This record gives sequence, C-alpha cells and structure tokens, in this order.
Amino acid sequence: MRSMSKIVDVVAGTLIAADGRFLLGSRPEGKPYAGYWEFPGGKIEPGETPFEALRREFHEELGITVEAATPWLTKVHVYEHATVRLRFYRVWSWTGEFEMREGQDIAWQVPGELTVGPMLPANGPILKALELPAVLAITCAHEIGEDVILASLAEAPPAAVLVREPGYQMEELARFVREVSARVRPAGGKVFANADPAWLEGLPIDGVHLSEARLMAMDARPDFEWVGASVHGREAKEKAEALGADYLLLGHVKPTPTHPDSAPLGWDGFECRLAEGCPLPVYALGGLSSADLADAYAHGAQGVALMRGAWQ
Ligand SMILES: Nc1nc2c([nH]c(=O)n2[C@@H]2O[C@H](COP(=O)(O)OP(=O)(O)OP(=O)(O)O)[C@@H](O)[C@H]2O)c(=O)[nH]1
Ligand SMILES: [Mg+2]
Repeated sequence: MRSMSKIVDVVAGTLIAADGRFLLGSRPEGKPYAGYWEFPGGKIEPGETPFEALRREFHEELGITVEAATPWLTKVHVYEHATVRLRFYRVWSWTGEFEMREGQDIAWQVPGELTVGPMLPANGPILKALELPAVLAITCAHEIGEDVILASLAEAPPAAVLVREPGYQMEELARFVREVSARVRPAGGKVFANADPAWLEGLPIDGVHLSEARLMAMDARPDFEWVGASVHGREAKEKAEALGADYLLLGHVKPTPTHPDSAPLGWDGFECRLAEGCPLPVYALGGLSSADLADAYAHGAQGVALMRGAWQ
C-alpha cells in the first residue's frame, strides 16, 4: 500500500484566452475521478522542472506547445488515492492545433460562469481566483482627495477596487463606499472595503479586506462573498489560509511612502515569502505600477495592487 506521507507532485495549467476564457478538460475513463473536470496536466516526472512537466503534459494530452506560462497557486490536497501537491500555472500563449489525445472533452469557460461539472474537489479556490483581475486599485482619498478618485472611477472603472481610508469614521466610510460602488459595480467591477466587518453590514460591496492585525485577531471567516487579507509573513499567510480567505496582499515590494522606514522585499523577497507556494492568489503591493505586471506574474503573483499608481 502507498504510504500517505508520500506527496505526488502534479502540475496543471490554465490556458487563458485573449477574451478571458479558460480551458477545462474532462478526466478520461480509467483514471480516478473519471468524468470530472480539471485543468490539463499531470504528474511531474523525476528530473523534470514543473515547467518542463507542464509542456510535456500539454503536448501529450492536447497536442499543443506551451510557449509562455507563469507559476500561480500551489495547493496540497489529500485524496483517498494519494496526497497531491498541485502546482497551477497560467498559460498565456501556446501554438499548435488541439487534439484530444486521451479521448477527453474540453470546454472553454467564462470565470464565474461554469457550464460543465463536477470539478475535481481540490480546484475550488483556483476557480474563484480566476474571477479576480490582474490589477486591484486601492483608494487613497485621504492623500489625493475623493474628487480625483471618483472622477477616475467614473471615467475608467477598474475591475476591482479596494476602499482603504484609515482616517475615516464609520459614517464617512459608508458614504464613500457607496460612491465608489455606484461607479464600479454597474460596470461589472468588484468593490472590497478595508474596515471592521461590523461597519460594512448592508453596504453594496463584494467583500471585506482585513488588515494583518484584524486578520490575526479574527477567529471565523467574516460573512462576505469575498474575504481578502494583508500579510507580511508566514504566520499571517497561514492564518489567512486557515480562515478561508480568498486572496492576499503581500508587500511592500518596492519603496513606498506608506512604509518609509522599512526595507522593501524586492521581487525575490516577494517570491521567497511564497516559497512553499500559496493556495491563494496573492497581489504584489507597494510602490508598483501597471508596468510591473509582467514581473509580478513571473514571481507568482495574481497581479499588482496599486495605491497611488492607480490614480495617476
Ligand atoms: N491534471 C490535473 N490533476 C489534478 C487537478 N486537480 C487535482 O486535484 N488533480 C489531481 O492530480 C493528480 C494527477 O493528475 P493526472 O491523473 O492528470 O496525472 P497524469 O496526467 O500524469 O496521468 P497518469 O496517472 O495516467 O500518468 C490526480 O490525483 C488528480 O486528481 C487538476 O486540475 N488537473
Ligand atoms: Mg493528466
């Protein structure tokens, strides 16, 4: 019998099409969970890097050649048949014609609007992460004024906005959240707010964002569709995972006026903090602009969280 302490290393890839749809495949007859839907991929063979395994698996299963892919989420899951460490990649470009070489079905899917199922049990957080955009815009009305932010939101509403106004009292925050929501949500964007969850009840938002201090003091997941958290180190990262958070902010990557007295992580430091991988999508934060997106992807981030950089 296979020892349960042995971990099977697996790589799986999400092909991201230009229109934002992603690819799922059905598991062929004869494998565990036949008929379930999954991201194409498979076991990493001895001597292979995860990226090499990804390229081989995509070629073996679908006949295509992966050209550009970046590491994304890592998740350990205990199945009856094995304990697997799943390394998910996002695949941005590929060549060749699709051939279903294992007799499987494939389906291009819109994030948040799945039409096939059931999914492999380990894949829930990955599907939710696919609904998050590359850029998270963070408000700083206390620095640049509400007018600048509201005008920018009206002109080009971002796909996700985090309201963060540390000096605001409850009433003021509620009013500003409503103003932000009125500009962002009709365009299909998400609104999160960084505050005591009790302050946010009944407001037109999609989620709550927890500061690290609030996260550490929390003993149950707040009742919002989305829960995000700021983390700096491993302890907070683990707490957020245990709480069932949906995304993290990790920084600061570059120098920023928000933290003038502490050294930035740099991209290597950012990646290091995710060293054993993270099952949640992580936005890189601190002194960044949208020009940093490629670096963020290359270092395993979901994308970039921009404060001042979002409103320039
Ligand atoms: N490919 C893939 N495997 C996944 C996903 N999610 C997930 O839990 N797994 C698990 O990862 C393990 C390895 O996947 P696999 O069966 O595709 O392996 P493989 O292509 O090398 O097939 P083989 O066993 O015929 O050589 C399975 O236990 C599977 O249940 C996913 O999204 N994609
Ligand atoms: Mg496979």
